Amino acid sequence: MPRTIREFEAAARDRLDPAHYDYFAGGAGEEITVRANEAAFARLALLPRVLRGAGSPRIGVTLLGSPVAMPVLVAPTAFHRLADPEGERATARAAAGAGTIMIVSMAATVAVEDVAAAVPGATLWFQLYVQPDMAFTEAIVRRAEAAGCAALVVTVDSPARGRRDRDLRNGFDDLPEGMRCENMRDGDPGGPDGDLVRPIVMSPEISWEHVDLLRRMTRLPIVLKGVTHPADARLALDHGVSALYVSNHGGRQLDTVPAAVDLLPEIVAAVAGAVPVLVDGGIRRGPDVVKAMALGASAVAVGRPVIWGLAAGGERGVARVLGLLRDEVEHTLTLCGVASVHDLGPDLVRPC
Ligand SMILES: Cc1cc2nc3c(=O)[nH]c(=O)nc-3n(C[C@H](O)[C@H](O)[C@H](O)COP(=O)(O)O)c2cc1C
Ligand SMILES: O=C(O)C(=O)c1ccccc1
Repeated sequence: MPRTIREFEAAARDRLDPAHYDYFAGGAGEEITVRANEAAFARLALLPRVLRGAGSPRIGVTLLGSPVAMPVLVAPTAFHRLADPEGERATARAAAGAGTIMIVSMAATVAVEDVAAAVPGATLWFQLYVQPDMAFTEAIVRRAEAAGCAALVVTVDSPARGRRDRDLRNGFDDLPEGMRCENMRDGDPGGPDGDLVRPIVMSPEISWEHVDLLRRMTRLPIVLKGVTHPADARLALDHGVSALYVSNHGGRQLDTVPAAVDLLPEIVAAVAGAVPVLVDGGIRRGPDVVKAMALGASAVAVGRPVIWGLAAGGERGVARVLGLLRDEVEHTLTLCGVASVHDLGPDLVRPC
């Protein structure tokens, strides 16, 4: 079994179809933002405190009313069956076993109802791309509600699909035979094309009005994913979102967006404690989690590390990836002299 996320990536690369590896690993354009996400963590130093008698660190947090055993969530990622035949079911079981939340992608290859059925009692959130057909969008929201999802994560960094050179070069633009985006079924077996699977539409027409529509449509808390500009963070608060999720989509949308962790301080300042702030992008080690939380994140999420675990070892692989991160977060806090993730502050972090 690999012992680091880097080793998991190497193992996953060995197992995956090269075009699928490129799809998972790659990003937009020159992949400047993909690299920046990890590099930014390396440019932040941790400044430990000593003799604090902190004992064993506590790393549990509560997010939107749900307790989580570790402050590392599973970011929404598409197409898990490309990595493992059990697909999103395997990921969900591992996340539930680790006591954390899986954010199920709208582009999942297992239907959200089937993911939920695989992990009774676990907390799932559902990620949504608002579709121009609001009746269809509402149907998806109702499915997520009925499946028991506890929050709606609305991704807003994708008014168009990112241009990913690796995918263009490999000609990767669709799932292989036998795999579908199961959350995109039309639900009308008697329709002209049977139970049609709709394509996911990225629409530049989506605006704050759609956020307002969603707020009226559902009682689920809304998490806005993909906010990078502090002005948008303030607007999001005006529009009643329950949490902000700072993300550049792992560098897969607009290339040359700043590293996710470098965006945090301004967004955290703009939000001023009104709602929790989540972040993802480039988190590979315990110290990365601690740095993000010291800079004001309530929790973080990981995308590719989960895919590498899934491709390398299925459910057990994902469990191991999450377990590695949990152990490293605890160890890092111990060495920082910090008793609880709630005690972290920006004084622990320095540029280097
Ligand atoms: C293969 C892949 C598929 C993704 N699919 C989605 C998706 O369906 N919806 C979404 O909001 N974000 C999606 N993302 C972005 C992730 O949620 C997350 O922002 C990103 O992976 C974080 O960066 P990391 O991979 O460095 O942890 C995807 C990312 C990857 C790598
Ligand atoms: O690949 C992605 O990053 C992604 O967000 C996505 C969106 C729609 C369908 C498949 C993947």
